[in-house]
Amino acid sequence: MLSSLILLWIGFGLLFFLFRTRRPKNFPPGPRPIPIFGNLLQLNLADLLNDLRKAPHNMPIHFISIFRDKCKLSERYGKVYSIYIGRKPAVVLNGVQAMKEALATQSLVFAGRPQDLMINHAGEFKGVALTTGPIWKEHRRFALITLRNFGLGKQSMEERILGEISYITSHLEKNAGKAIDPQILFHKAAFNIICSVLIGIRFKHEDEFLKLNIHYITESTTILNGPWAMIYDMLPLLRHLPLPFQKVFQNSANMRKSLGEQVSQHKKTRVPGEPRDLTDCYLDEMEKRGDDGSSFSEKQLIACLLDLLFAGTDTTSNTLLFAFLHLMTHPDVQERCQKEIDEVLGEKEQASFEDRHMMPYTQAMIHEAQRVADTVPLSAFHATTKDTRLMGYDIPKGTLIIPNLSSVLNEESQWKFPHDFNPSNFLNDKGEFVKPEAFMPFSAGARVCLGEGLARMELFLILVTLLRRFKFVWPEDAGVPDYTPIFGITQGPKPYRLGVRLRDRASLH
Ligand code: HEM
Repeated sequence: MLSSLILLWIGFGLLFFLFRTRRPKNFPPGPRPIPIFGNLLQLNLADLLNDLRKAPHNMPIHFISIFRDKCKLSERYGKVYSIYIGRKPAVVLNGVQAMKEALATQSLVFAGRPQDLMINHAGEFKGVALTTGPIWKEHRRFALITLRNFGLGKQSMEERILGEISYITSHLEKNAGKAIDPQILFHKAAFNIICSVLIGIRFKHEDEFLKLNIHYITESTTILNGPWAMIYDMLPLLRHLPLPFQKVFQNSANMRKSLGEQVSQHKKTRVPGEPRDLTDCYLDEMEKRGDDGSSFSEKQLIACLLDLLFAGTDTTSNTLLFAFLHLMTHPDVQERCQKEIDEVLGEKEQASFEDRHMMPYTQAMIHEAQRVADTVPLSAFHATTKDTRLMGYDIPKGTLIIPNLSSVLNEESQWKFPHDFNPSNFLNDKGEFVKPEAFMPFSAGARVCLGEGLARMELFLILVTLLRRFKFVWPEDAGVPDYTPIFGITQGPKPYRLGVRLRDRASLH
């Protein structure tokens, strides 16, 4: 009996020895990892129990919450520290200085992407958001130029956004005096705007295709945040089993199929040189390049469309959801924006993006909403493209990098009111709009959000148009507002109801 126990202990000891993880020399410090799991269990335990206790039964336990700096690791180990995800070392960047030194000063060195996570497999190593090297560079450049040039097309980006806003407005008008669920409304609007830019189509809000695709996006994001993705990443042997993570692959395949049909349709109806949308632009570009060995292909086009749909839906709509939550519960801020909007727009029928320059307070409110929304708290994970040095530490090529954007948006030394919703964070003494360098909701450097321009235009036009027409009130029976986000790759507020009132017409002019 004793000898079997001793043998068992020796066995365990050997296993620990074989699977132990050691930080490379002069690597950023961090908590001691345990074999196989790394730091996942240590870091996650408090959150996991908390989540289990608090979350409704259908809410996933978010994998991503592991990395939130609840354990105050940056206080113990500094602004650049490391943790182990299983056997994989990852460097976490905290605060504006580390973020700038890595993502801006060494932009291309920190612009890689990890290549062996579930999200990469779901993306089939194509598209723009998860690729690296020439494929990424060529497609990022193409997408940036095309999105920028939409102002020159037949229907400008602004017209597309204003078109979609008219549907939100009419929905709110029908529901004036009531409290509605804004969640799906903003998701549909954001999805439609991006669809109109990519494939020239807007869907009716009742359309089954629209609903199904939003379901695919939210379900996949939830699984990618959850414990199943963690299991997929840590235990490759299980990857082919029929476990819940297979849903992500099915959803992507379904979306790829319907986007493929859209591309075929475009090929039949397009007039070369007269693009209606990004898909037409891509097909023109493919024709122009011919067989020059570039990475442009139909499969790549579909992957890019998928990336842009995923990246452009949840992010914008979750930011809007946070903005309206804060506007309802800060009526003074709402009224001050409305006063400014009324004065600047006067008799003008519609707002235009140019008007922002005359609306410092509203601009400050929108930026503050983005700051507190903290929509993509840990950005997308990066990887180093060569051996490098950061703040005195050596970081080898291929290291997983986690930019903790949340730490910058809430950094106490950078903001006048780091813990409140207060537009003064973006106003100087003269009441002018200023953007502090710690404003990084779109990340920074070579990988900075590709849709930043579109997102900023959407946020401005939607918020200004709706604030001009409606007053938003916190429903009397809604209890105390809860600003705690639901963690995720993109995070949003807990479900709430939006009280809608038509503004007094006399105050409109
Ligand atoms: C408020 C809305 C948005 C926020 C807060 C946001 C934020 C971000 C962040 C933090 C990243 C990761 C950057 C990095 O890797 O460091 C990102 C990447 C990206 N975003 Fe956005 N985003 C928003 C809207 C959009 C929209 C509307 C689009 C679509 C046009 C879009 C397309 C992308 C793409 C394609 C990438 C990957 C870029 C690359 O890897 O080179 N985003 N975004």
